[in-house]
Order: sequence, then C-alpha cells, then structure tokens
Amino acid sequence: MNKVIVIGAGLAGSECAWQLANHGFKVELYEMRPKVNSLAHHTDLFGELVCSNSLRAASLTNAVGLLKEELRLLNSLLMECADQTKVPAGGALAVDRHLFAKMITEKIKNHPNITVINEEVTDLNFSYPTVIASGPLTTGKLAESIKSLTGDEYLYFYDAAAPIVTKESIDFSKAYFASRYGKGDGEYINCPMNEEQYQRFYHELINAEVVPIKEFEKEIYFEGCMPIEEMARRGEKTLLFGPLKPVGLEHPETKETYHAVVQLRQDNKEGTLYNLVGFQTHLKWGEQKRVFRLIPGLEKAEFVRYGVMHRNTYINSPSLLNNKLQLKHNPNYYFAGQITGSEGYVEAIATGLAVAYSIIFDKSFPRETAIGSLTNYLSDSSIKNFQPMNINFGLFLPPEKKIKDKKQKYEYYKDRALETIINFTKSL
Ligand SMILES: Cc1cc2nc3c(=O)[nH]c(=O)nc-3n(C[C@H](O)[C@H](O)[C@H](O)COP(=O)(O)OP(=O)(O)OC[C@H]3O[C@@H](n4cnc5c(N)ncnc54)[C@H](O)[C@@H]3O)c2cc1C
Repeated sequence: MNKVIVIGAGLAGSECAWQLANHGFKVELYEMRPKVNSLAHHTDLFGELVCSNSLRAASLTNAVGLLKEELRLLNSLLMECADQTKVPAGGALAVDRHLFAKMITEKIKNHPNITVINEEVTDLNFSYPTVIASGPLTTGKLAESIKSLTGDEYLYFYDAAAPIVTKESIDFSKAYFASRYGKGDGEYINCPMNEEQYQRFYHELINAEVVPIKEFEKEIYFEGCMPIEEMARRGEKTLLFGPLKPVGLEHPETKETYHAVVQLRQDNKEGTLYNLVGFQTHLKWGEQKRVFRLIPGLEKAEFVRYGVMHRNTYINSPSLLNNKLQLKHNPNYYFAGQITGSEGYVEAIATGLAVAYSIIFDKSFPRETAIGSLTNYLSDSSIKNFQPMNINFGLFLPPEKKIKDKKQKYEYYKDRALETIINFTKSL
C-alpha cells in the first residue's frame, strides 16, 4: 500500500490525511502538540481554529462560499465537521471551535489508515512523498529544513488573534442582540458607542502598550486579521468603516442609531462565549483588559482568552510550486495550508484537499473551479512580489461573457464552477 507523510494536523494536514486515507493510502501524520506548543494554539486538538470561529460567508455567490460548497461536493471531512458544529452567525458559517476540532481529532485518530505520530518534525529526510502542512507557526527547526529545501524563497509576516469574553459578564442594559441590516436572527451582541465614548476608546487604543516586535522581523500584516490598534492608527475614522461600523445596527427596540458599534460573535455551541469581531490585537494582556473594558457593556467583561500576535511562515509558492502544489525541483514534497501563502481557514482546508487529490490522482484542479483558481494562483509564476494578502482567487474564474453586475457574475461563476467540479470528479 502507498504511504505518505503528512506534517501537521492543522486544517490543511487533517483534511489531506483524511482524503489520502479514505483513498487507501497509509498516512503517517506528525503533530507536535501538546509536546511542543505553538503560540496561537490552545489545545492538543487537530484542526484547531486559532483566531475567529468563522469560516466566513456561506453564500454561493461569494468566492469563499463557493469554495466551501466545492469542498462539500468533494466529501471534505472538515466541511462535514463544520456543518455539524455550526453556531448561528448571520450570513456566515461559524462553528463551535471546540466541538469542531474534537470531531476532526476523533475521526482522524480512529481512521485505520492513519497513524498519528506525536512528535515535532525537525528534519526533512523521509523516503516517502511528504506533505508539509505545518502552518504559519511552523517551528524554527523545521522552518530551517524547509529553507534548505527551498533555498531563499522563504518569507514571513505577522498575524493576530481576537479576545474572547464570557456572555454572562456582558452588561445587557447597554448591549443588545442584532445582525447587520437584520440579516439572520440577530445573533450578534452589539455594544454601541456615542461619539464621546468612541473618542475616549480610540485615544486609549492607539496609545496602549503593545508587545514589542523583534527588529529583525518584517511588519507585514495578514489583511483579514490586522491588529485593531494598527488599523486605528491609519486614521480616526478607519474603525468606523471597519470593525466598528455602525450602519445597519440600529437598536431593534428603540431604533436608536450610534456613532460606533462593537460586535461580538458567538464562539461556542452553548452560547456562553463571545469573541470581539475584528479585535485581533497585539496589545499587552493588561492593556487589553483596560482598553476593551471602556466599550459600553464590556466594563466588567471576563476575558477567557486574550488576543495574541505571531510570526507567520510561508514560502514563495509561485516560484517554487507547480499547480499540484508540488515542489518543482523535488517532486517528493508537497505544500498545503497557510505555509503556501494561502489566506484563511477555508483556503487551508482547500489546499489540503487539493494536495491529497494531486497525490491520489496525479491531477490538478481546473481553473474554472474555486479550488483550481486558488491552486493555480499559488503556482502562477507570473506573480511577482508574492504576498499572502494578495490572494483573490475569485478573479481567476475566467469570464466567458462580460457580466458587469457582480451578483450576476458570481451566479454564472458558481454554476460553472460547481458543474466543473462534478465533471472533474467523474473523470477521475
Ligand atoms: C494568529 C493567527 C490568526 C489567524 N486568524 C485567522 C482567522 O481569523 N480567519 C482565517 O480564516 N484565517 C486565520 N488565520 C490564517 C489561517 O487560516 C490559519 O492559520 C490556519 O490555521 C492555517 O491552517 P494550516 O493547516 O496551514 O496551519 P495550522 O492550522 O496552524 O496547522 C499546522 C499544524 O502543524 C503543527 N506543526 C507545526 N510545526 C510542526 C512541526 N515541526 N512538527 C510537527 N507538527 C508541527 C502545528 O502544531 C499545527 O497543528 C490566522 C493565522 C494565525 C497565525
């Protein structure tokens, strides 16, 4: 039986290992936690979501929604677990992070074709095809080995994670439930601010103490996860057009509108924990408590997790990988997950699945699909100055007709992409 090594039981590695094992491959899955911990992970579970609990938009007329639907059509384990552990989140697919990761862990550990090896990988000297899915927080020694394998085409940038508070510590004489523009069932908790409260919060936020950044490390942020204080420094009004945007969030009873609104999203199935949406931060923990408690309704908030920030490791995929996400100069190695520079949870899952398909069927996904446009983007050698935040794989669905209306365009893309996926799977 064919054997494959998978390094990292995160989002990409878990999906990849599962697909391979289901297609009859023997998988050795290396995961270092809990023996060696990463700064962003909090558990020893596989497929842990390190920041937001949202897998983003559910709608199919949206690139990330389409990607999720394709994954479902391809029997993705992680999508199955997400659908089974989802929590209310308006137009998004959000999950109970603990149940989600627990389900993935149990499925993987009980698969007869998967052997889990609880060790940190430090050297890349396997004699079997090897999938490197060690994520943005790849340990130093492994990162060095990857560098030896890939040469200097190796980079890093920064990421941040949002704090989580208990629902019972929120003051509901000020906070209220509502979803923007009334979409969904009003699942978000909203903490409104008037102009004076916003001004005070804003000034404390931009002047709060942050964890010092090491000088040798470049300051590039993952756009979807930029620290709130960093965004605030871009201008006094920036937050009012970003995470503190008040539009569509009037009070459902009083119909009052506000200068700014902080939203909190449900974080666990029981609905006892909520995360501060868009509040990824690099502030020192004591400062987070002081500054975020200035938000009306959060004066007595109990923080079960503080926001954190980390270095992110990724390779220069367009120059190193082919569209099977395989190392061009050493076909024994494949890369999946954020280490490829792909952005976001769903993209990590998609690259994990794509690599498994490359190994199983020796085929890459057609560009007309969302998965194919992502993998083709990652291996597009015409891309110069590659940075993860540049990825917009929706652009790669080729328009045969010129459709101006964005919604209609995605309607068209969606039909074409899903049909292509179905035909692709039939052809395997
Ligand atoms: C702080 C932070 C916040 C983020 N927030 C979001 C967000 O809100 N939304 C979003 O869509 N995306 C977010 N991302 C981006 C990205 O989608 C996630 O990081 C995602 O988890 C990447 O999946 P992955 O499988 O590549 O890596 P991971 O899920 O991190 O999995 C990698 C696994 O490899 C293991 N590992 C690492 N090194 C070794 C080694 N040497 N030996 C053995 N095992 C090893 C790790 O323990 C881990 O389990 C964030 C990233 C970070 C770092």
